[in-house]
Amino acid sequence: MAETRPATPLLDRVHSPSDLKGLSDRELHQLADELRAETISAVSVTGGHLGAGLGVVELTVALHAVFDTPRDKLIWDVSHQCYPHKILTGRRDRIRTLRMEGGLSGFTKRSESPFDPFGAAHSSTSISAALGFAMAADLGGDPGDGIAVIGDGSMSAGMAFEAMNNAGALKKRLFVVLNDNEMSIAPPVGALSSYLSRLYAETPVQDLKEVAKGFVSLLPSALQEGAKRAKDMLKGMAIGGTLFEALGFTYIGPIDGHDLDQLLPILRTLKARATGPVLIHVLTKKGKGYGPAENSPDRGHARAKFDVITGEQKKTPSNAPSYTKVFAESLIREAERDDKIVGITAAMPDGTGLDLFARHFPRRTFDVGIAEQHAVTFAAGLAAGGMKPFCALYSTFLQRGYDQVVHDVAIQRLPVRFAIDRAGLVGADGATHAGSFDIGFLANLPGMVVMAAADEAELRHMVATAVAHDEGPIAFRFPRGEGMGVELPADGTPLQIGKGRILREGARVAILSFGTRMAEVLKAAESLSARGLAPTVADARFAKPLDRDLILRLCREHEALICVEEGAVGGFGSHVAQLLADEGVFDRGFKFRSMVLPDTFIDQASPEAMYSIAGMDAPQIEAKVLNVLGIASIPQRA
Ligand SMILES: Cc1ncc(C[n+]2csc(CCOP(=O)(O)OP(=O)(O)O)c2C)c(N)n1
Ligand SMILES: CC(=O)[C@@H](O)[C@H](O)COP(=O)(O)O
Ligand SMILES: [Mg+2]
Repeated sequence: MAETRPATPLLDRVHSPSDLKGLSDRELHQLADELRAETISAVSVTGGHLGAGLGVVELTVALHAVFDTPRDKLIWDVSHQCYPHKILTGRRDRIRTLRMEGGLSGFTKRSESPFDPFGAAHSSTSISAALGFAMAADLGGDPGDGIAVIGDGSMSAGMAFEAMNNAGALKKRLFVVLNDNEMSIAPPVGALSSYLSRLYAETPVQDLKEVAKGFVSLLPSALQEGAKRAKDMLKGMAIGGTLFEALGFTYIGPIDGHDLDQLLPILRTLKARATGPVLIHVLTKKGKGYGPAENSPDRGHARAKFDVITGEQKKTPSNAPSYTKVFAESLIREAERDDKIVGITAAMPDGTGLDLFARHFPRRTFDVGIAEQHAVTFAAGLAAGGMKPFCALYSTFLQRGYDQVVHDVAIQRLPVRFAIDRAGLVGADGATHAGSFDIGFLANLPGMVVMAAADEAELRHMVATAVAHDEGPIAFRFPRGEGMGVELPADGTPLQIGKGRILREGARVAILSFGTRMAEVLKAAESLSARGLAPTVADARFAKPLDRDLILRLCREHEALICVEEGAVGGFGSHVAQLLADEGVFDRGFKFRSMVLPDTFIDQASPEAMYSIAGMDAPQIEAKVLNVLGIASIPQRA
């Protein structure tokens, strides 16, 4: 069905936030309605993060109408809610390319627009960055205010509190808008969430007269009526926020974040008057104004392309279960036999499959909120206490917990099991979410076992291997998306630690794959075999410890060895190269190549396109085989 574009007469006149300055408050209301309709329409054709953006439409209009962006630095935390902001900041003409190859990023990005002063996609960085901008302005750098917009889920992470602690001490003018929609991706968890709920459920704890005092006279006469309303409201509203005040912030709120009649005068007042750090607590609804989003359990957090009228998503049917599901089901089976197994997620129960685990074992599932560092050390504590913790994290978010992996897990040789989802290139989320580095940053740790599944059956065995491995930490990685459709064993069988396997015996060249590039390796091998050059194909299974016997045998029996992995340089291939160097294999002129992700951040595209860009699809593996053997080309056999 062809997309029907909403009528947006006012939005059509807005090409930059400066165009908002000439609009009346009444027109800003209309603009917000049109912006919401345009956001829904755009995401219906691109897919992407819908609910968060719909929840901040009025806030986006108000912030751009009141502040002087891009001079003032508006920083969206995570930035999955930035689509309305992109529409207002000169990118409307490309909004229907969101998250596509060559199109707009789904997140804020410095290289995309001066209105994106700071890139984001991982949570809870906005207050630190805004404070940095504020201090830079104070020290003679770029002038302008620092404004962070951060969600209630992201506010619970340690970094947000580290930043507030610092901001409160520096006492510089800084605006933090806490966008409280009582949602993370899943319903929010933790004591901070309960605290925020109490803030607007309980009686006022402090009066805002000081903030309200005198601000009417500061505003241009045309705005004074709205300002008077805000003053009355400020005096009467429930206010509190002792936690934020203890951290040195002036707390304003809670405010209805969909009511421009409140937002505009309060922001105008604060812009005119604030001298130190201010926290503006706004209440919003994720998915606001679009029924199918508002009424769905995740409030429309992320959507495939959809029909605007019905909200029905246009998903391509899957042929195989996702790796995530196979992981979750494998862990459930293991946990039925072993009551020491527990699962930990950092605010991603659905994404990691731990929502399924939780249905079977609610007391053995822990959603710790957006707190990857804590998740790792919490798992270390559980392991030290005799449990078998499976810390299920996306590769990219595990980066947050690296010191904890080293200091709390590896050095103490604690048997924490890391289930690393979204390993390798992930597609539409782009470079910020690529799981490129975990092989490198885990395999260099003494005592760490690092596995990668070649297919979903292997993943099942690796879960069993991790359950059985009590001697120290162990990690297994698997990608986003569906498996290869191979037959799944009912139960996993523990693998022998540090042992790979040969899948195809061939000659001259051996390809040693680590992870799910195996499918492309096998395609390349098939094609080469059809032309009379059958390579040996082996599955390394382990990057740490390496299967030395297998690797050295492959070197003895072939002219060349090619390693393939879905990770950056410094990972599996580098460890193999180190082994070959140490063993003197290169001294006798042995040919070796390592196919890794290129030394660049790859922008969003489909995962297949990203791997082609990375030079890691079947034709490029084939070409590498010919190249290493010094063969220009071989014809197809008749
Ligand atoms: C460090 C990190 N961990 C996990 C995520 C995945 N993630 C993206 S958005 C989100 C929920 C954020 O909730 P909130 O800040 O309240 O924003 P909302 O979606 O409700 O607007 C999570 C967990 C992330 N982006 N960064
Ligand atoms: C913004 C964010 O970090 C998440 O919403 C992420 O986009 C989820 O990715 P998956 O779709 O792979 O679960
Ligand atoms: Mg939220």
